[in-house]
Amino acid sequence: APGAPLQPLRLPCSPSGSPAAPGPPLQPLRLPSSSRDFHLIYSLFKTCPGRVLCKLPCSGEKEVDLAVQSAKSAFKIWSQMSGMERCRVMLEAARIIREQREEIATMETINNGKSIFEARVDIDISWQCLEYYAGLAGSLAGEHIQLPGGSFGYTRREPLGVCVGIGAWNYPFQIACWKSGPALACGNAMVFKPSPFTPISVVRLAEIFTEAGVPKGLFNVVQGGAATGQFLCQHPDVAKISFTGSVPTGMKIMEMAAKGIKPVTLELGGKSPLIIFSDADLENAVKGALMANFLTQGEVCCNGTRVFVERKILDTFTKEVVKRTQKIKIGDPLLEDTRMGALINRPHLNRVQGFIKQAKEQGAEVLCGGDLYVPDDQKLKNGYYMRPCVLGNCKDDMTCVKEEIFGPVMAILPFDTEEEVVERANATKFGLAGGVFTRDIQKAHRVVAALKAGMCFINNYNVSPVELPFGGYKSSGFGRENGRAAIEYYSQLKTVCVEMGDVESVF
Ligand SMILES: NC(=O)C1=CN([C@@H]2O[C@H](COP(=O)(O)OP(=O)(O)OC[C@H]3O[C@@H](n4cnc5c(N)ncnc54)[C@H](O)[C@@H]3O)[C@@H](O)[C@H]2O)C=CC1
Ligand SMILES: C[N+](C)(C)CCCC(=O)O
Repeated sequence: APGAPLQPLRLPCSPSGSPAAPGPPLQPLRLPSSSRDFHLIYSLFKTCPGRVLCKLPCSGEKEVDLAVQSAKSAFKIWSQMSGMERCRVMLEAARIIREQREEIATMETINNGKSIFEARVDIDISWQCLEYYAGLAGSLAGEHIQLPGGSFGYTRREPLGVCVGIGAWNYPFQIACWKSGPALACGNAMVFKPSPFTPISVVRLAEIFTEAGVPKGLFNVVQGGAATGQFLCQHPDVAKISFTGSVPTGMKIMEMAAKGIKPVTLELGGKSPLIIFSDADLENAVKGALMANFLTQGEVCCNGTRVFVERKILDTFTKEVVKRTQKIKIGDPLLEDTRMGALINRPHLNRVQGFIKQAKEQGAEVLCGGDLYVPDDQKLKNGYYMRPCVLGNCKDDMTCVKEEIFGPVMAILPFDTEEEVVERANATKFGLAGGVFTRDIQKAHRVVAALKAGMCFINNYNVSPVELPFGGYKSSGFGRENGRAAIEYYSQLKTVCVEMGDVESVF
């Protein structure tokens, strides 16, 4: 009922995989697997945001095994199809997503809390990803290598088998497409586990793949937290793990993969630098800084949260950034003009607020935001909203500058020279992204070449064309998603050596 205390999405097991506190008995599985169910969930959300949308039992060892076995059967069929045949099915999946963009974006907004405006962009990136890899599927090829005496060798690019995808909660649908796109194009099957905080939209993706014509079981979804993830990673029939999430979990995944000699892709956290030189186009630099910090309530791994500003323009830049940040429309994410929705859950909101409190204690100045936002709409008053925050007077050794906050908190740091800023920008355990704003093209390329980060932007930030590889250096992980590069991580190379003469034996 309106006004009742809001609850986070309740799942029968906690995100860490430990059993849930005793509560009402679990409901039978009620996945939002058809449009009809979807509308039911939607209407619940509209009247009571923050309330339970559905209850999903965690997949245990048995369900994980069933999912892997069914993916294995589908793999036999899919991997034997030609690239062009796979291309057609994937194009159909992309077409369905494009056609149902509005419905899926709405579902994603409900799933995650991000604005519908942004969710639409996520869905566009998702179908573009499938379309891109559909295109590549038909052109996957090996090499032909001439050897002496007419002998020759050739290489075949072969799929790995059943791949596992484990996703974070910030881009649920998009992460699933970034993983399944290249995986399926290469002829693999995939079992995907979304974050227990955002379990819904990936189920729709599985339905779409089926509607598009993939063999049944080729893309399976299992639900749950750490325990379910572990069953997946330790399953002997799983050939590869692609993980998006935090550094501590990434380490555990790598350990499990090591025990089974399984390749892994790790897309982990970041604390990326954005460098604004005084010769930059100020209007674009300010827009870039906002793009680098406030998409999806700041819950973006590659955000440029350390904004280094050349001292000459510090005041002008800061004033403008603060002015624009204060204008960001926060509130009901389903409203057309909302640009910042709700954070993922109460504990995360508290954590973000904790970082801001600590920043103040350590001497940073809150230039705007950082407090809770209470929408006028009574039904939303207990939602997990906060005002986007800009911190001034920051120093490199402050916690807010060193640790990933994963919320709408920008730290502004002045600098004086190029050499100094490059050194400070690289002084982090992370290396996911980095950006530079300047009109000097030599300086722009020199600085990005010196940045120890996998994804660098010049005069923009957080755009994500699917054609470009994405992934981290250092503790931000390894392996790449998007672009041709991802093919390397979802296929293996077989070399065939062909003798055209006689065997010259040494014996
Ligand atoms: N580099 C990238 O592309 C991205 C990185 N991230 C990072 O993810 C973090 C936030 O996402 P969270 O969902 O909170 O991360 P998380 O690491 O807590 O969870 C990620 C996924 O791993 C699963 N998981 C947890 N413990 C596991 C275990 N022991 N074995 C197998 N699976 C397990 C979770 O259920 C979830 O599906 C941030 O640090 C952020 O930087 C988020 C999005 C993109
Ligand atoms: C789409 N983009 C570039 C804003 C973010 C993608 C990485 C992530 O999943 O956090």
